[in-house]
Amino acid sequence: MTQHDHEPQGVSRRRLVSTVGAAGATGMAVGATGGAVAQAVARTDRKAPTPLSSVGSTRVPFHGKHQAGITTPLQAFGHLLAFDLVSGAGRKQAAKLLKRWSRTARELMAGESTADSTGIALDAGPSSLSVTFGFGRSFFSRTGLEKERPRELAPLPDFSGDALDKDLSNGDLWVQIGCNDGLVAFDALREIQRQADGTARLRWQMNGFTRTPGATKRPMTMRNLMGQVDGTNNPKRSEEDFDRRIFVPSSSSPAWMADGSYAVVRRIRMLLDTWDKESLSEQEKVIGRRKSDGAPLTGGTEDTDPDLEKRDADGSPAIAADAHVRVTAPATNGGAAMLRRPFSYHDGFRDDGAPDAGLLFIAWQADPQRGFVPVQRKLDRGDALSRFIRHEASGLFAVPGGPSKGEYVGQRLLEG
Ligand SMILES: C=CC1=C(C)c2cc3[nH]c(cc4nc(cc5[nH]c(cc1n2)c(C)c5CCC(=O)O)C(CCC(=O)O)=C4C)c(C)c3C=C
Ligand SMILES: [Fe+2]
Repeated sequence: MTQHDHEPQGVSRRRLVSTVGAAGATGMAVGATGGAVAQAVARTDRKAPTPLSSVGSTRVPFHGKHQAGITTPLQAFGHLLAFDLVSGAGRKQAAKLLKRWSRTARELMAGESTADSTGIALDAGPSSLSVTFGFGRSFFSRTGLEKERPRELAPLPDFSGDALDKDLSNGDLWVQIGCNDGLVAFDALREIQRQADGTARLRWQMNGFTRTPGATKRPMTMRNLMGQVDGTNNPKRSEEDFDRRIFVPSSSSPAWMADGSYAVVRRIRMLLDTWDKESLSEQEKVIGRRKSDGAPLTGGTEDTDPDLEKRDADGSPAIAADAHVRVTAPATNGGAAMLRRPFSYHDGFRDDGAPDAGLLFIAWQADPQRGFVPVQRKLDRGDALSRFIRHEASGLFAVPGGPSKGEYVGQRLLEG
């Protein structure tokens, strides 16, 4: 999905009318206050204010071939949640939960208020909210659905550089929330978490962020907390093999994963105190690209392909043998590719004063054994970046295709 796939809409009347509905449903603004809200609607409608920007009114479709939140342009705020089914909850309870979650996601993404609305998001439009649902390996044994478990959900191998916290890894169910407004994002998070009550318990939560849309003078690839331009060489939707690399084919096995994708989630802490002490040229050598504009060290602009054959006057490779872009390039990995759609995170400072900050790395692919795994194996053996990062949590989730109208996410698995 490109920016053009979004549907900027007029904000005022529909949103305000649904706001009144929300007030009524939650019992917040009935009677005299309800009348005041209705008058405010009428007044605001007459004036037809011009929105400051289309950020609030931009809507991401819930229904479609693929779930939202995969090719949706990255939003400013992200929440990642993993849940485990409580003891006694099985397939039937999971189906009910996915049905509830899907209805809520559809309503909130459309900018409508829900029956359970708390009013947190009252004045804002959907702000490109997307809610994406996935299933972890353990879900299938908990629900007696082992026969439907895709082979692609085989546990990720152990990597020598891993320092994984098991409590912050994996989980039965995974939810990714993305939104360009922090309050709308929290509203969705809160509703999802409340609706799980009695069926699934929160296992872990991670909160991330990136750039606010419109913060730069022109549309640009985002920067991570090391200051690098990050995302340049992602597969592009216009490329002929994009769908084949990122999405499970429509005629796949198991059939319920048709048009779905697999998400590898890694919480990667950046050792920023160490990184920030390196000189600019050392930092650029580590990646193989310029920090200022993301252009490869072999010249050109951000969009120029790195020339991995080029040598400096002294005969050494212009992009170092262990530079991150060389080690990860599809050309050096038998074509292995993934769509990286990460959020940055900052969870305060550690006891030693170092920032507890880094990347919530999320990689999408049709098959993690042909995407993330071979590339991470290679990074584990010799990536200049590994001195500056720690993989602290990991998850792998099967994300089914998008629901059609009247369907809930995962219905083909849970009722198939
Ligand atoms: C296993 C896959 C990858 C992990 C883990 C990973 C971590 C990681 N990467 C950066 C910063 C950058 N990565 C860049 C490129 C890049 N990274 C991967 C894969 C992993 N990165 C790939 C496949 C690529 C593209 C390679 C190519 O085709 O050229 C870049 C360069 C700009 C870009 O193309 O995005 C940066 C910068 C960090 C900070 C990080 C862990 C914290
Ligand atoms: Fe990378």
